[in-house]
Amino acid sequence: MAESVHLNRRGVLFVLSSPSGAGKTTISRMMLEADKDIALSISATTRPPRPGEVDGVHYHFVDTETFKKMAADGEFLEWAHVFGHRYGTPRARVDELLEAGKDVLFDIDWQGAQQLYQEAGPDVVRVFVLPPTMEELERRLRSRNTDSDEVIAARMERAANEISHWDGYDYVLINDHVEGCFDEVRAILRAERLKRRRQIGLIGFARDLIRAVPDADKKL
Ligand SMILES: Nc1nc2c(ncn2[C@@H]2O[C@H](COP(=O)(O)OP(=O)(O)O)[C@@H](O)[C@H]2O)c(=O)[nH]1
Ligand SMILES: Nc1ncnc2c1ncn2[C@@H]1O[C@H](COP(=O)(O)OP(=O)(O)O)[C@@H](O)[C@H]1O
Repeated sequence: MAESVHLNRRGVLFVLSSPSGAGKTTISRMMLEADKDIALSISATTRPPRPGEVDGVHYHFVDTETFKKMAADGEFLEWAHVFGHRYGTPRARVDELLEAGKDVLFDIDWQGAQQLYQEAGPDVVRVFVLPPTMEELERRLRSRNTDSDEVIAARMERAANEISHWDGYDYVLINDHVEGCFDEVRAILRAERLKRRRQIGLIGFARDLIRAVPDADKKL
């Protein structure tokens, strides 16, 4: 039997953004569960943890001074102000994951998506998740039971702004039924992994196939 062929490939930097409550955390968790070749970039944030959130798993929860120092020391690939708090992507983990041959999943806002794209252009895939309606978005924010009325009102206000950046993304999905949306996200990742430019050694591989046919290259 012929040996199976394996080409290495460049890692995908897979960004999921959405207005708060549209479902990106839910989809991210499903994705990480289903696919061992992608791992989460764990952001640092100055916002306090929600019930059930674990330091170092969902976020690195840091105080403002620590965050500022990390930013000044160049530890972030990107960072931004969101809802009155600072959020940033530590560079070291992303480098480590890529080095280990993993794809990296980013749950970051449009500002982060933009900065990451400026840093790593062709390696970045940007997916934006929309809610089916604004009423449903508010219902989901309430059903999460984690935020006060005031915080929910602020998130709804910001949602309109976040949505206005939809056209800065490569793919835009509507999270009506979560399973359907999750399938679409997986299909995007699967196809992006197969992109020609990510396959390392493809040029040599194709050349060797052609050369294996005597005199074939003379006729091309
Ligand atoms: N730019 C940037 N945005 C982030 C980062 N981490 C989280 N965010 C975004 O900050 C926003 C608020 O996140 P969070 O407080 O967890 O609430 P959520 O909207 O319910 O997920 C979301 O839009 C996240 O995608 C980061 O490292 N950089
Ligand atoms: N397609 C969906 N239908 C109904 N509820 C959903 C759907 N997707 C997510 N949810 C629920 O909506 C709430 C907000 O989702 P979450 O993933 O935390 O959003 P985000 O990370 O975008 O703020 C959660 O309670 C989640 O279980």
